[in-house]
Amino acid sequence: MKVVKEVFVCGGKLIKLSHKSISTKTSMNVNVYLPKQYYSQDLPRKERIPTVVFLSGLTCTPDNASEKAFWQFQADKYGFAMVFPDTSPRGDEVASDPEGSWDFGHGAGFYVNATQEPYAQHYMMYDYIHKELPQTLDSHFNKDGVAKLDFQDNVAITGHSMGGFGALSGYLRGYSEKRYKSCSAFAPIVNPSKVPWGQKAFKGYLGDERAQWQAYDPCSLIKNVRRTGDDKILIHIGDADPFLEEHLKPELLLEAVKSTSWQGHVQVKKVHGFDHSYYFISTFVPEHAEFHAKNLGLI
Ligand SMILES: CCCC(=O)Oc1ccc([N+](=O)[O-])cc1
Repeated sequence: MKVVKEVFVCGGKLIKLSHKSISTKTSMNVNVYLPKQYYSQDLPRKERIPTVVFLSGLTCTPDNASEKAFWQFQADKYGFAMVFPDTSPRGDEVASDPEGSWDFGHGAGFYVNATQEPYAQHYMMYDYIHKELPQTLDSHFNKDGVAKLDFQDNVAITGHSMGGFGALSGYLRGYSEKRYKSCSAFAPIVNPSKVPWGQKAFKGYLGDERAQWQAYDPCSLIKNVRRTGDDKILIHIGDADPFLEEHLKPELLLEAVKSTSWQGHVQVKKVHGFDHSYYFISTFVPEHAEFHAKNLGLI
């Protein structure tokens, strides 16, 4: 891992990194915010700082959320680190949308492992996000026997739009092994198999076989995952979001959880007047931060 830049922000630092990924066979960029507690002498030696992973939406790089979501204030308030990964592999050697559209290919990896060529060469975003990246960050930051940051055990996941889908999908797929302690989403695509952008991505990355799609689709996964403990999922969505009716359809998730162990434990908060932008995300980040801080045992 190479540190590209360190930026002072709030009481901590945003570390911009790049590294060679085994999963994507490309160089990947990732931003990590280390909160003020990381730099404090008072941190009890045995307690590691938990992390919240934010998966961004279509077209985004690690910088969009780092600059516009205002997570850093909340990370300092509760004492968690933030991880902002990229949304796809990139580079001249990485196939993208044949028509050059922004909803597939570069910046639109949909956080799945592609099985279809030419995408299967590089678009292994599920393995990258949920397996390789946490291990790589752990090795980089927790050197010399001093483990101050927890990238693998006490971790929450959230995301926006395509990234909200990625968060829900990763949380539910890893649920039996308690991969993530907490999950939330901002304007997520909840049922990609049923909406145009999801269908385009799944067809391109996973092929025509619908059974492969179900293995990533939150509305299918949640029916087969038995909820335990006090787990809840928190979702915000703006009623002025231009993608609401065609691509997001949060009512499909509420329909899917009916008569399951999740009924009443998936909270979809439709908020008046908000659109799909980072103005919307940053407004509700404090509520999501508090939700994750509780689930990570910070409050
Ligand atoms: C259904 C929407 C899929 C998606 O990820 O859309 C996005 C559109 C715009 C942005 N953005 O401007 O950051 C992000 C996601």
